[in-house]
Amino acid sequence: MAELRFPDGFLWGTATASYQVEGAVREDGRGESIWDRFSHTPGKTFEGQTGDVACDHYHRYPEDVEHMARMGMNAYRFSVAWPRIFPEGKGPVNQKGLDFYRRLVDALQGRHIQPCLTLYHWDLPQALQEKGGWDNRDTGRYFAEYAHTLYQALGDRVPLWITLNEPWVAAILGHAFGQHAPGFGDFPLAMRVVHHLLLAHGWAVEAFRHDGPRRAQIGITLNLSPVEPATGKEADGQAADLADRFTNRLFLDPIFRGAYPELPDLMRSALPQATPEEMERISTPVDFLGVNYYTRQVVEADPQGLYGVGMVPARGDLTEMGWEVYPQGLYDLLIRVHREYHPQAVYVTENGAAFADEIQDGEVDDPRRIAYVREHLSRAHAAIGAGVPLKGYFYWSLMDNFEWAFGYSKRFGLLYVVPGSLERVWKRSARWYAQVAQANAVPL
Ligand SMILES: OC[C@H]1NNC[C@@H](O)[C@@H]1O
Ligand SMILES: [Ca+2]
Repeated sequence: MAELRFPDGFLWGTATASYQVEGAVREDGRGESIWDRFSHTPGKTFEGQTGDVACDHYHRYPEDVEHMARMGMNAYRFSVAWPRIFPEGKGPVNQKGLDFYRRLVDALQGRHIQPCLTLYHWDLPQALQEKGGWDNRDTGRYFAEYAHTLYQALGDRVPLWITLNEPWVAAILGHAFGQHAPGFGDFPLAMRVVHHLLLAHGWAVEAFRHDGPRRAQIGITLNLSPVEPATGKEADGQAADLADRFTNRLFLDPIFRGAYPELPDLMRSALPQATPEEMERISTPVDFLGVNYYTRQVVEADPQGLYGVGMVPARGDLTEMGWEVYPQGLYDLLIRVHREYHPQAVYVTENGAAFADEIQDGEVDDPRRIAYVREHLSRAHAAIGAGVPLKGYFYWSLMDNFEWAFGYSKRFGLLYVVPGSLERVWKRSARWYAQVAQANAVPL
């Protein structure tokens, strides 16, 4: 039977994030996060849904790890909730919070599943937000201390560390568009947050280099998407170039080249004046790049659009998020990042799709998700063949969970989570993905 074999040692995993799956928001000394505050603010999330209970992963993690083991996973990407470790963002460590992640890592190791730990997946302690949040550079210093605390506590048992998840989303959706916590609509603020998040990343990497775990590796996860012009018109090409600078290169260039890309004056002037020393910190070398890929962007010149850029509505095969299913974009993106930024290693730290999954007689048949993953894995395989040092793939997500402002209305999981009981039910895609992981090959 035809199949695409992946390199020996390739990581097959799934990804989650603390606020989206854990619940137990008041348990064992956890402090409030900006997402607790945001989701409890009327009108911010679908039907006012919150992460108060979520998937109750805080208590059900042994069962969830068991599901991963049965799926033949050899890796699992999760995030640590900063407010569990430092309820006020800094100060005395909350040992009970740390103990939860020690238990989780122990359970993973017990089943030979490599932990991939994300330090920040958007749940900033509310106490720090009250001191300015990411608009205050001190927050980045506290982040580096938080990171250092985790290096000490878990460093010898966690091989892969990620500083930030999708800093573009945290900065822009959270501070310019207001769709995410903390919910500001202030573009200059958002650009200051871009710079302060990058500084936080650099400081955390330096702390890792100074006295972090020796054998482990550290990187950052960026949401990246190829940007294509709607037509061959010069104006559309310029719009695509600008959109690429504002979404992809805004982070890729500082991290891998030590300098921001050229930006339009208004955008550029909103960025703090970065000193060469700061750009050195930001571009402290990383061991790998995490790529979160979902879809491509198609743009056109639009005088009404932000900076004259208009997003062309996606057409064709769409997911429940309205995102175009476009597997070729994963290949194009991996090749571009490899050729232009030369990361030592790359992981697809998120790729997945929400579809209108229905449970019937305890079964969830999700052929579109199987097709989605098969097509994207075939492009990942082609990228490896073209020389991209791709070392692993984490499907988003292990299970249906809190999809931010969409609440629980969007199901990305390989495991269906039954509302109320929170019972996990394998979708057909879970069984398909298990075969891929166990064979280290994609059947065609
Ligand atoms: O929208 C799906 C995912 N995208 N990346 C960040 C995750 O937190 C989201 O659930
Ligand atoms: Ca440098």
